Amino acid sequence: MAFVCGFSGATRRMPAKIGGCRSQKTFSRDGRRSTVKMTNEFEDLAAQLAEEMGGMSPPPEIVPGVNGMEYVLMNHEESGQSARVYKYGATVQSWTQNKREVFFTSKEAVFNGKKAIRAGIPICFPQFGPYGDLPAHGFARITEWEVTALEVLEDGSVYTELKISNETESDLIKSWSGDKKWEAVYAVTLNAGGLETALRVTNNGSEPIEFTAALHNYINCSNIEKVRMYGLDNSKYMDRLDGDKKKDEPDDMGAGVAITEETDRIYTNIENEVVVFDSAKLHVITIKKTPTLSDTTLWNPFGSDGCDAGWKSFVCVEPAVVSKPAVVAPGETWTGAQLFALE
Ligand SMILES: O=P(O)(O)OC[C@H]1O[C@@H](O)[C@H](O)[C@@H](O)[C@@H]1O
Repeated sequence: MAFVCGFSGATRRMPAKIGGCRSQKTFSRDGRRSTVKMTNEFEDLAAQLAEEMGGMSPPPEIVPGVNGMEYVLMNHEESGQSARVYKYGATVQSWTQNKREVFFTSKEAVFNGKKAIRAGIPICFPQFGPYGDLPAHGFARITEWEVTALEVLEDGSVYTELKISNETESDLIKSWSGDKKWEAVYAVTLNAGGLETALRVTNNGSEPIEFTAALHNYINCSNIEKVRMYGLDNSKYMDRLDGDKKKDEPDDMGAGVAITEETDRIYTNIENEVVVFDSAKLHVITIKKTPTLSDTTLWNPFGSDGCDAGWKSFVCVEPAVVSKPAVVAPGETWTGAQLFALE
């Protein structure tokens, strides 16, 4: 059965063997599957062919990263994009387009398989922030995910899929799951439009499952003072620094929302895309999202006590489902996806 990606609509094909093994790949040819033993000669020929065809992307591969922690390396040749997805937390740590990095990696980031990696896109699931009994932001970002697909799709998109479920070895998962049967799949795609990440939560049990979640994007910026967010005005937000009081974000008259002090907000019912404009880097970063992620959080600690020393260099803009938790009925799948484009 062909699987259709969230935004791109591309179908899956050409699965490559999981596990970083380069010696054997499966290709779909004339509708048939054949397993080919990859020799060096074959690889050379394939590389030459790809070059002649104008940059066909290689399948993603698993490689060792910081402290030997494994990540998936993805390259989309035509558009000059590259991404790194750590298996720990399914954390998209880096995304570059023509060598321009979009995400922040903290100098204080810890790569030890115990603490969330403060970089890129940690996943907050099944709990955003402190709203529940789990540690802040839940267990997804502090769990080793299983890689379940490394593929080049029919339309040339480069695709990685990772999974956790109620069966994943983890005390936190065991305690949250109880009798719940569920799986969470995270799909990361690079295509001509940019980077897409989609969290899909399937309820395989007999009772509804409720959760909150966010894609905790750490966006790299030249200096927080040079950054403006567009698409958040004329809306309401919960001010997390003022007892979650509901407040109005007025019309910004085209000036965008600036960060001039410690800011921690959950904008509710943001339907449109949010644009982050960095006037020093001249980066225009557009984040589109599915309506299932109806909230958008905006966070910068602005030098507050104990915060990351690199606070001037990031802003967090996070598509989220928090103000009204998601509920997934038995047998159903909930999908929350975002699409990043860099201009
Ligand atoms: O756990 P991290 O990566 O340091 O992020 C913490 C922050 O995450 C943000 O999403 C929250 O809005 C903040 O309240 C919180 O402080």
